[in-house]
Amino acid sequence: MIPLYAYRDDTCDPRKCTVKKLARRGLVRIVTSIAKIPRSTLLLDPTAEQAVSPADRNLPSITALDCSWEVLDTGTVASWRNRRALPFLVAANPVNFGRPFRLTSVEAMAATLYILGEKEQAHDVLAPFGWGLRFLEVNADPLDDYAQAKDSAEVVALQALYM
Ligand SMILES: C[S@@+](CC[C@H](N)C(=O)[O-])C[C@H]1O[C@@H](n2cnc3c(N)ncnc32)[C@H](O)[C@@H]1O
Repeated sequence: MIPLYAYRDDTCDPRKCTVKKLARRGLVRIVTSIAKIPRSTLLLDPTAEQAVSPADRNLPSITALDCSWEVLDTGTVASWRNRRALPFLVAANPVNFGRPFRLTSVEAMAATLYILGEKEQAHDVLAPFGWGLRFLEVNADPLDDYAQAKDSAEVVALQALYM
């Protein structure tokens, strides 16, 4: 099991916030200041140059930046060394259903867990959401391909099959 963290700045709608629901179940630990994000974590940053890949299995935790998309400023975490973007996957949440790359925090964490080989934990974090397990169904083929890749370069090459 890989520890999960989320940085929350309270800019997203608390009624729709996926991280708050996970935190209530003890599945994610919330940090409220950038300085408290673990320095060695796999930081989920959609603007990162490297993609999540099985080569990241040695990283000790996963952290999402749980802010509103409108205010997300990844410049504030530019000095974190393990920033990673997810490859092509489509959202299954009701707000952005079918939209590629723009995932909720729980979808992003579940996809990362799956690619790192933690399939059961990916299932467990999505299970509390009515639409959650649909994310694994609609992305089954790319997720399985990415989980068998060697590194970021191979993941990036594979995503071309789905775009
Ligand atoms: C911008 S927040 C929006 C949170 C949303 N309101 C919720 O309740 O889940 C989503 C976060 O998930 C992660 N994420 C989403 N899509 C991603 C992608 N394509 N690559 C990397 N991280 C991603 C990032 O940490 C991003 O900041």
